[in-house]
Amino acid sequence: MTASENFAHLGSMVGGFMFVWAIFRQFFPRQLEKYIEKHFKRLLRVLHPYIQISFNETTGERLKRSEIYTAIENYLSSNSSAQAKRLKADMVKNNQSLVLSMDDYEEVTDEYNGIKLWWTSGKHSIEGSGTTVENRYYKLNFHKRHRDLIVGPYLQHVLKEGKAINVKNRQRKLYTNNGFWWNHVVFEHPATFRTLAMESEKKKEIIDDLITFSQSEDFYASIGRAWKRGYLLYGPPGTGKSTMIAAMANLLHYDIYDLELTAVKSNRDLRRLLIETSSKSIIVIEDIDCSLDLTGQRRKKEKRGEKEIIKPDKKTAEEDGDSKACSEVTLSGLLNFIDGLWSACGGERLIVFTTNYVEKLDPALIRKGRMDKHIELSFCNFEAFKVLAKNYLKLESHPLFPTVSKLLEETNITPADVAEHLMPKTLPGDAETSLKVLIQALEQAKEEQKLKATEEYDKENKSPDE
Ligand SMILES: Nc1ncnc2c1ncn2[C@@H]1O[C@H](COP(=O)(O)OP(=O)(O)OP(=O)(O)O)[C@@H](O)[C@H]1O
Ligand SMILES: [Mg+2]
Repeated sequence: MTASENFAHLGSMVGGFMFVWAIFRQFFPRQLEKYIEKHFKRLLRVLHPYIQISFNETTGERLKRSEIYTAIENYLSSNSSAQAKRLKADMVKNNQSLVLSMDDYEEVTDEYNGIKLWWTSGKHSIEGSGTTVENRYYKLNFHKRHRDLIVGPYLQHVLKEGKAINVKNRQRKLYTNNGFWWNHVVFEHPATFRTLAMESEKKKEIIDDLITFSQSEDFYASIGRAWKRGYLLYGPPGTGKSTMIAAMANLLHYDIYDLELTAVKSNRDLRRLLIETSSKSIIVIEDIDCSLDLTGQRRKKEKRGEKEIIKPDKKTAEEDGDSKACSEVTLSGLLNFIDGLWSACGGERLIVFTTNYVEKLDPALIRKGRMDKHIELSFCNFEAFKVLAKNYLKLESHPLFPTVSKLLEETNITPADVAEHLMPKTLPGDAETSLKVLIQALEQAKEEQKLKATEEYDKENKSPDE
């Protein structure tokens, strides 16, 4: 007999007692009736010391799917696939992966702090919106002595774990703004930190930072800070800034909001867009130095001795014939968005700015607390090359590696350029040919850089007469 059958058996016994008592109680004097009832309840508690909580699939008049039911379904999925004999299979992530959950009238056990609990599933019919619909439910049974622990911490644990599984299983989205509306497409970038060409120590530091952030909800609450973190990624074009953002989103299972600031007309629109972003997301502003004339606006104001920037010098910008001038988003608007809005809404969010020219940015924008972590992505060194060689050529080592290593020390070449040279020109690719092509490109780049340096040196050291 399963635990649920035991509970049902005890339940029907109790029901029988209640029925008999309802008939006989009228024949007893009032005092005696009270006495019997008190002891009868005590007996019931001894006979059936279990508590049952039901969680229905749909709730309310509109029969909306209950969030807690979904969380429990997710939470029980791993237990179910190991214990239940009858399972239901469902497709998630755009029909790309399979999730198993227990079928109706199945039972699984769970353990929490050494306490055993029983989850059962079932269904019944309910009336709603003029029709009869089938409503599934989960029932949780546990000993009454654990009531506080189960109703409090255990159920919170189930909810949290269930929601985390849901986040992992969901189809993630890449949002882009069209004016002040977000449009989205499915986000399926394959970049991961494993395939990102970068020194392993630096990579580990970033991964640890991200994971610590994602697990620090309670810490942020305890120190009274909004649960957000700012990253500034800077470096020359083609060094992997955008690729790293995709790897971050894949690591944490976050959505991406790619905010095109030049398409935002005003600070008010910016606010509206940001309020619409959901938690567990990365808000990205690429090429922040080009997005708006933020630095220029500030300098102009500063020259006039004003402390705060309230509006951009629109006229001057228009005179410049700059299309960006149509946007009235100001540096202060942007700073308010980073500080103000995020302090108001609790969700888990990263904001990432990228730039090719970190020195152009206003220090106020990138100070700690706004952009907490500054990450430089630089030219390809040998360690980064080894990651690319493994990705593209499936090579851990090769007799040509020392030549590549020496040339990389003498030449500035981006990982994007290295990757392009390692790309097989025919299929199946030949690793040695790719390495030779890369060496040739490195030698050529070295010569060009040497020539340029000589020219610059000559220009700087020209005598005034010349
Ligand atoms: N560090 C890297 N690791 C792996 N691949 C890289 C790396 N850097 C560049 N690449 C490759 O080069 C391409 C361009 O890189 P990416 O778009 O990330 O550069 P970026 O730094 O964002 O450039 P930009 O400043 O022009 O936006 C990527 O699609 C990727 O294939
Ligand atoms: Mg980029």
